[in-house]
Amino acid sequence: MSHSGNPAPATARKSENLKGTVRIPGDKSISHRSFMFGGLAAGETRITGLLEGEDVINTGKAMAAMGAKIEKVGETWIINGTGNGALLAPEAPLDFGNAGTGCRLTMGLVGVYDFASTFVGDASLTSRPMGRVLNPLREMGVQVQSADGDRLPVTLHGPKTPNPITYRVPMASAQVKSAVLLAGLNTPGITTVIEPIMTRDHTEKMLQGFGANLTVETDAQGVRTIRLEGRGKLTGQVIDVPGDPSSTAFPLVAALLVPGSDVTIVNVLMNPTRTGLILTLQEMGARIEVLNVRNAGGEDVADLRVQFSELKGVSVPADRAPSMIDEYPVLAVAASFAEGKTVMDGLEELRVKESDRLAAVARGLELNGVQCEEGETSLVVHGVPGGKGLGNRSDGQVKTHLDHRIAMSFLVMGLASEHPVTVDDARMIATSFPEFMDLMTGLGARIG
Ligand SMILES: O=C(O)C1=C[C@@H](OP(=O)(O)O)[C@@H](O)[C@H](O)C1
Ligand SMILES: C=C(OP(=O)(O)O)C(=O)O
Repeated sequence: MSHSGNPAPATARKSENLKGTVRIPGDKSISHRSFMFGGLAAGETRITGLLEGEDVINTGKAMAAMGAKIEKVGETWIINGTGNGALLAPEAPLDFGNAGTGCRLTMGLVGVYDFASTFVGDASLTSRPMGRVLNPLREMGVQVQSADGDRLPVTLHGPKTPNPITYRVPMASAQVKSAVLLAGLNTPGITTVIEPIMTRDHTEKMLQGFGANLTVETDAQGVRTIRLEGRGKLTGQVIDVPGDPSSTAFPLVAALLVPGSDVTIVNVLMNPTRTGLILTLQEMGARIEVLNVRNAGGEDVADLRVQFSELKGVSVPADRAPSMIDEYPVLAVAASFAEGKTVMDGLEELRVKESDRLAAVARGLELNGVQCEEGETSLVVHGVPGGKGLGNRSDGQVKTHLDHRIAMSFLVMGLASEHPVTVDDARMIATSFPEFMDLMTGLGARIG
């Protein structure tokens, strides 16, 4: 799939005190899984607060193509699922657009079925490695056809009876963990996933909520063993999706950087596997008050009050990476305004996101006058408090490489730097945060 129309550049300019209270759209990870598990479970699933970004809508279309009935009535998405083990063969290739999560999790979900399913996506998704999911599926007996280097397009055909496997996830990836567990749903016996480094646990928690027999054991070293009994019954649920902490990062960092700002962000998911950015910013001296902490549908949520803050550079421990993996681009922007240097380590997974985020961030920082050092798996950013001289006087544009988080991060940068910041293409923002422009301008941000 290609994105319609021409690239749409956008520019952000130095802004004054951002003010207001905003509600962030639903969490992308939980929204994908709500469509998938709702589409698979027997009976009705009702979802409110779903993120209606392009990535999630593509997952909904894929589930509909495999037999789920999905409709929106008022503010509620109502799904009638097929029942576990009863997905239908999709008649056409499943197009996941820009979404790694949608594509990789669905490969697990349907790849083990005894029929063919084909997976395609945009230029960004087509360049991303799929072997990390295809290899465990091969062990389960799935026939795989893929392009060079295990890239899309991919066609999968499951065996008559898949083998339950024990799989140790070789990199910190919730997508790989989840793909194996979802394949286990239609596999007789116990599928076991060993996760040496904990990543977001939405698949485990939500599958338990839908009635799967799934257990998690954590040993003294923190290694998690997840066991799932295949071919059990899943039953439709009522889900209220909390606000996305990864989207929250953009207005949050903007409020920290723009002098005089005072912004409250309500209903933010505070699952500890997702809060590494907040912790890191607090260590840098950010004034972030976590208010009204509550539990909703088995997840912690809170409201965040964020005020302009003078930040100091820190060293971010490598083992924190999984809990803030999508937030490094915007952390690098925050670090550009901090006193001293910020050191980020353990960033190997950033190289295989919608773009090579480590390179994209380093080039964008350089273009806008920030000194940085890009290592193989690390980034060092030398900050300029007050943003003096930062931004771009000429008409240089940050290359976003079809990556929504690169686009939003550099637009945030332009709100606090002396000169404007322009990104070459803002269209991808609609994949994860379609309300971004309106929400930011509503707080007083000068973006256009
Ligand atoms: O499971 C998920 O919902 C996600 C897992 C992460 O990817 P990896 O598993 O590739 O780290 C993250 O970057 C992505 O935005 C969402
Ligand atoms: C990495 C991301 O998503 P995905 O892997 O689903 O494309 C992201 O949203 O930052």
